[in-house]
This record gives sequence, structure tokens and C-alpha cells, in this order.
Amino acid sequence: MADSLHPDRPQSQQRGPVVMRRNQVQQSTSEQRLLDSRGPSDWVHTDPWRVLRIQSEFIEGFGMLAELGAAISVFGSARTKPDDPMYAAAESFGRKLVGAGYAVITGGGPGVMEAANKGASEAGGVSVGLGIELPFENGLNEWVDIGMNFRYFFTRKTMFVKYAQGFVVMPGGFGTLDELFEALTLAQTRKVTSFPVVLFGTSYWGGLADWLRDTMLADGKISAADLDMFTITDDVDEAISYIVKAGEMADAAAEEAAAAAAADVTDNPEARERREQHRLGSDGS
Ligand SMILES: C/C(=C\CNc1ncnc2c1ncn2[C@@H]1O[C@H](COP(=O)(O)O)[C@@H](O)[C@H]1O)CO
Repeated sequence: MADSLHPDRPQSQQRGPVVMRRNQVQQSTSEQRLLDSRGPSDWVHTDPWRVLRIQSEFIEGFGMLAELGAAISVFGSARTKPDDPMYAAAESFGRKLVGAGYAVITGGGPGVMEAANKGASEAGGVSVGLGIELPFENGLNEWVDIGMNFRYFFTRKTMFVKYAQGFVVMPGGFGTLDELFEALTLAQTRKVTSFPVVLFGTSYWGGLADWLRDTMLADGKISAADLDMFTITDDVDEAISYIVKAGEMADAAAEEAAAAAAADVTDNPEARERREQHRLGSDGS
């Protein structure tokens, strides 16, 4: 029913469980208020808004990759040219990783990334590119079959680790070292279950490995076991066997843990409950 002063205004209005009557009845709809005005725009440059954008990158990335299956991330220089032997090696990695049943994830850029995507795509596998918006960048390489451009390096790095069961690291610069040492730090601090890391190219990586042993280890900054977190090779097939074997060992360990947990349920439900709580952490994550 309408009132006499405002014949068009309904006397009563319901918004979900909220009831509004007489002069509390709103004249505009939520959609009108959303669509009819822009209002000030300075909030798009504030951290709370950035948090939402970051969240949306996680949502899109997780959504894109949730059903990916087993995958290996291949890292390496954006500057490697197609006539460089490392380009051919990365292409071979892409092809052979697909042959071994893996999807191939790269940074989606040029150089080694493009080569690995090319090998994977041409072999009929899943070729993933996780690109990064850069001030001078030209987008995902043409061999990326599933891709996304990230605004933030850190959300993108989460995807590399979350959706890959191993890392192949080809010769590269700062970006490659950043990705390598992120992986090693996560494994060293047991923030992730350790996974195979292959450094490809003995002459390129040998000097770094020597320095890690002769300086970092000698000076007590890392442990001897930390040097076992990666292997160095010049042989693509050897690298892939190493990755496959590590995957088989991880599967066997997971099966063993599942069997032990199942036995716990039967033999001692309380111990199982305690173990499960410990596994989830105090915040249930
Ligand atoms: C430098 C040039 C292009 C940069 N384009 C990139 N696109 C996607 N990902 C990139 C790019 N540059 C670096 N990355 C990431 O770091 C690693 C390579 O960095 P590096 O410093 O070249 O070693 C790589 O794995 C990417 O994840 C000009 O063509």
C-alpha cells in the first residue's frame, strides 16, 4: 500500500530478514546505488583494496590449477635465445616430462620458459604459464595452453610450489635464483614436504654448489643435509628419472602414513585423534 504524501512509495519493504516500513522504506535499490554512482575512487589505491585483489589472484590461480594433476615447474632465464643449447634442453624437458606423465608449469615468459612450454605443448601435454605483469613485459609466450598473468610475484610463487611436485632449474639470473632459493628455504624450514630440485647444467651451477659447500656450509650457515636438497646434472633423462623416483618415494611414504593412520583408528582412536590434531595444527589449517 502507498502513503498519501508519496503515492509511489510502498508502505513496507523487506530486505532479507530486515523489514522497513513508512519513511524507512528505501527509494533506491542496492543495484541502483551500485550502478548509478561512482563516488570517490581513492580507495582503489589503499591496502584493503589491494588485499582483495591479492585474494582474487589466489582464487583465480587455485581455480585454474585445482585439477591439474602431477606437474613439474621449470625455471630459467627469460633471456635464453632459441639458438642456445639450453633452449633445446628446456624444450626436451618439456617433451619428456609430458612423456613421464607430468604437466609442465613455467613463468610463461620468453627464453627457457617458452622452450619448456613449447616442448610440453608439442608433445600434447598440459603446458601451463604463470606470467607476471612487468613494466616492460609482452605477455605469455605462444606455447602456453593454460595461463594466467599475475600482478604479484608472491601469489604466483605460491602456485609454483603448490601445484608442482618438483622443480627443474635451468641456468638463469636473479629471477631463477629467487625461485630456487624460495624452494630450498621452504624445504629446509620444513614449511613444505621436501620435493626434488634439479639444477640443470654442471658448468653453470657448479660454482654456486662449490660456494654453498666451501663457504656457506664451512661457515656453519647451513647443514650438510641441506646440500642434499638438490642434485646437479647435464642429462635430461637422468633428471627426469630422479624426479620420477622421488615421486614414487613420496607416494610410498604417503601410502605408509595412510596405512599407519588406518591402523591407529582400529587400535587406538585417541592416539589417532591426537596425531590428526597435531597434523592440522592448532588453528586447524
Ligand atoms: C627479462 C625479459 C623478460 C621478462 N619476462 C618474464 N616473464 C615471466 N617470468 C619472468 C620474466 N622474467 C623473469 N621471470 C621469472 O624469473 C625467472 C627468470 O628470471 P631471470 O632473471 O631471467 O633468471 C623465470 O623462471 C620466471 O618465473 C626480457 O625478455
